[in-house]
Amino acid sequence: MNDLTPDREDRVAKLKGLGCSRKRVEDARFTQGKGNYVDDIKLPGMLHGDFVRSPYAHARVVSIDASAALALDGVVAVLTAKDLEPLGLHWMPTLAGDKQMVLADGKVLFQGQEVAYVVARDRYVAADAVELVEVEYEELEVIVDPFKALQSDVVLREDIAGETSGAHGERRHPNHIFLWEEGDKSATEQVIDSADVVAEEMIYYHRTHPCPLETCGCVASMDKVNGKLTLYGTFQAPHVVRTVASLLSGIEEHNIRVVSPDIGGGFGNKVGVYPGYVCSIVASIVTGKPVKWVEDRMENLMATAFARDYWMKGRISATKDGKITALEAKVTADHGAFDACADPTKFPAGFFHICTGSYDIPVAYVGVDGVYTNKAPGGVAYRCSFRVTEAAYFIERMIELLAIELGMDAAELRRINFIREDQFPYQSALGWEYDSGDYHTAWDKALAAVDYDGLRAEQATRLEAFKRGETRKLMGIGLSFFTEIVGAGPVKNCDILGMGMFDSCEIRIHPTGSAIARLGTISQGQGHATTFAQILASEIGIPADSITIEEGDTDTAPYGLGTYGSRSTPVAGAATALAGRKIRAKAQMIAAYLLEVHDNDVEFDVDRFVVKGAPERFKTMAEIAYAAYNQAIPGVEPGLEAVSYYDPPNMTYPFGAYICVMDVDVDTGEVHIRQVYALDDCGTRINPMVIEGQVHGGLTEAYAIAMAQEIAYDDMGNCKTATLMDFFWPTAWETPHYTTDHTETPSPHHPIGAKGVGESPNVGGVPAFSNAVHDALRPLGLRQLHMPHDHWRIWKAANDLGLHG
Ligand code: PCD
Ligand SMILES: [Cu+]
Repeated sequence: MNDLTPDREDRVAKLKGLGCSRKRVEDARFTQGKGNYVDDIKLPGMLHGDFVRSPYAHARVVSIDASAALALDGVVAVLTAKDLEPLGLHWMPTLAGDKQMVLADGKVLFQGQEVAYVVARDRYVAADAVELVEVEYEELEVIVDPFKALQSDVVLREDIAGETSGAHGERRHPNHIFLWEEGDKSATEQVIDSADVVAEEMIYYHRTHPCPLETCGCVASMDKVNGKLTLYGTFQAPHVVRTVASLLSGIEEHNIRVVSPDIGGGFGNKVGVYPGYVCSIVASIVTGKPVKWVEDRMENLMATAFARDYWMKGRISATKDGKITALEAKVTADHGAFDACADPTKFPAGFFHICTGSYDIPVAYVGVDGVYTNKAPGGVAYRCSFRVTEAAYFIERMIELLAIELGMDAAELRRINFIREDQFPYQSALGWEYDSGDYHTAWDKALAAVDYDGLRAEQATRLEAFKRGETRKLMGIGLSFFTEIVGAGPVKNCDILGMGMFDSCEIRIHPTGSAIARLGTISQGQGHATTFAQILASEIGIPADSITIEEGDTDTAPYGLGTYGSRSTPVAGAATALAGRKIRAKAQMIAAYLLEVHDNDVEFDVDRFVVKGAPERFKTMAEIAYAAYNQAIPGVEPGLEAVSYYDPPNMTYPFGAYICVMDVDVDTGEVHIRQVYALDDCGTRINPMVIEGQVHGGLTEAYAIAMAQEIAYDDMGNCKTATLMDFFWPTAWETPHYTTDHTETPSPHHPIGAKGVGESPNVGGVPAFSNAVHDALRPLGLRQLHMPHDHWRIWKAANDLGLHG
C-alpha cells in the first residue's frame, strides 16, 4: 500500500514509547508561565475568603465579635462554628477516622487553627476584615511533647475525653490515639535479650512540611439554578474529594464536579481535606457566588499537613559474625491536635512495617503509639509512601549502629544481610511480600561506581591528619540501601475512608488515528501527560505525540484514587497498559477482517497488524482506527474505545543504593557535599529523563530534610518556622550535584514491569545524607545526632565531643 515501508527501528522511534527520554509535553506551558493554577481561575462575581487564626496553641475561645469586620465595606459574611453547626459542618471527618474542627468549637488546639472565615469582595478587604474580628481567648496549658502528653492531666481533646477506644482500637490515656502493632513481640524480645550483639538507640525523625511552591487553595462555585457545585482545587485525589463532599453536604455526587487544574507541586500536602474547602463551599452555597480561598505561605507552613514527627526506639540484634537475628521498633508518633494522617485505613502508621528494609530479618516487632499534642494536624507522606521514609531512616541508622557494635564495615554488614535474589518473592517478618529485587548487584555496582575502598582509605588518611592537627575537616561516607513499597491497593488491604484503592484509564481512539486517554490520577508536576502517552504508544502503536492525556476533571475522568504514594505508575499505569491491550484486541479483529484472514493469522508489530509470515501485508493502527468508525464490520461494534479499572495484586517494591560523600568542618559545623550517587531500580523505565528529574527533585528534598528543614515549636506551641526565612528551602546555590544510575529488575505482576520511583529519592536520600554526617564524626565518638543536621547542631555535636579544645 505505501510505496515506502519505513524500517522497523524508525517506526519504533517514531512512537516515542517505553524507554524513550521524550521531552515533557507540559513544559511548554510551565516554562512560559502559561500554566492554569487554582489562583488563575477567576469567575464572574467571585468572592474571597480568609481565615481568622488562633495565635495560641491551646486556649478556650470565650467570645468572637465580628461586628467591626462586618461593618467594613466589601465584607459579605463572617462564618464561625455557630454558623456551621446547624449544617453539621463545624467538625469534619479526617482521612484517619478521627474528626477535626472546621472552625474553632469552644477551644483551639494549635497555633494557626481556623477560628472564623471572612468572605469579602476581594482578597485585600478579606485580609483587613480578619484583623477586625475580635476574639477573646483564655489560655490553657500547652503540651508540645508527645511523651509528656501521655503523662499529663491536661486533656487536649475534650470532645472524646471519655472514649476509651477510637478508629484504631484502644486508647489508654485521653491524649492517646491508638497503639498499632505488627509482628511477633515476645519472640522478638526473646531473641534480642539473649543475643550476642545488640544495638539500641532512640532515632528521631523530626517534624517537617512538604511546602510545595504553590500553596493549597480552592474555588467553590454553587450554581443554585441547576443545583450543581463545581469545586476547583489543588487536590491530589479529586474523586475522593467529590465523594467526601457529597457525603458531607448531601449534594448528590452527579451534581458535584471536582476539577484539579495544574498543580504546583503536591508532595502529600494536597491529599487531605482542609477547613478552607469546607468553608468555601458553605460560603458559596450561602452567597450564591463563587468563593476563592488560597492560603499564604505562613498559613501553609503553620496549619496544613505536616510530615514525620516519629520517635523511634530501636533494638537490633546479630550474631558475632554479623547475621541480623531480630529487629524491634517502638514508636511514639506525634499527630498533633487531630489525627489527620493520610494513610490507608487499616494502617494507622502507614507502611512503617517495611522497616526491616532490604534485609533478611527472621523476626521483628513494631508498635506505634499515636499521640495528641498542641501542634498542627497532618501526618502526610511528604514524598514517601506512607511513613516509608521514617522506616528507611530507622533501619539504615540501626544498621550503622549495629556495624559500630560489631566493629564491622557497614557496607559489608549490609551485603551479608541482604535478601538474596533467589528469595523473591520474599515474605518479610512483618507481613509484606516483596515482589522482586536484586540487591547485591545494585550494591556492588554502587560501591564500585564511587570507588568505595578508595574513599575509605582517603577517609582514614584524613582522620590521621585531623588527629595530627593538620586539618579541621573530617570526611563522611553516607551509605544507604532502601526498599520502597509503592502502588496502593490492593483493594483488599488498602482503602481510604472505605474507598478501595484501585485506579483507572479510559481511552478513545479517534477515526484519524490519534487518541485521548483519561486517568483517575492527577499530575502535580510528575509529567503524566508525557509518560502515560508513552505507555500507550508502545501498547497500541500510536505515536505518543498523537495521544492527549487528561486528568483531574471528575466529570470526564474515570473514578480513581489519585496521585500520592508513587501509585500512579504501579496502578493507573497498569490500567493504561491493560486498556491499551483491550484496544489492541479489537484492532486485531478489524485488521483480520480488512486483510481477509482469520484473527489468529495477524500479529501486532510496533504500529500495525501484519499477516503472519507475510509482513508486506499489513494494516496500520491509523487505518484500523478509520475503519473502526467508517466501515461496517460484521460482528463488530463501531468505534474504538476501552476502559480499564485496575486492582493491583500486590504493591511494587522499588529499591536503590545511595551514597553521599561530604566534608564536615568541626569548627563551623558547615558541610561540603562532594558527591551524591543515586542508583535506582524502578523496574521497567518508562522515561529515563523524567526518572532522572524525579530523582533530582527528591534528592533535593531529602537533602533539605536531613540537613536543615524542620517545623519547630517552642514550649508555648508557637511555630518558629512559618516563613521561608526560617524554613529551609534549598535553592540552586545550596543544592549539591547528583550522579544517577540504575539497574532494572521488572515487577513480575505489573503489566509492563514498572515500579514507582517518585518517592524513592527521599526514602533513600535522607539516610544517605544523615549517615554521612554520622560517619564523619563516628571515629571521634558520635553515635546518634538528631536531624536536621544544620550547622549549629553539627557544631554543637563537635563541641560536645570535645573537639573545640
Ligand atoms: N518506572 C517508572 C516509574 C515512574 N516513571 C515516571 O516518573 C513519574 C513519577 O511516577 P510514580 O513514581 O508512579 O509517582 P506518581 O504517582 O506519578 O507521583 C507521586 C509522587 O511524585 C513525586 N514527584 C513529584 N514531582 C513533581 N514535579 N511534583 C510533585 O508534587 C511530586 N510529588 C512527589 C510525590 S510526594 Mo506523595 O504525595 O507525599 O505521597 S507521592 C509523589 C511519572 O511521570 C512516571 O511516569 C517512569 O518513567 N518510569
Ligand atoms: Cu511517607
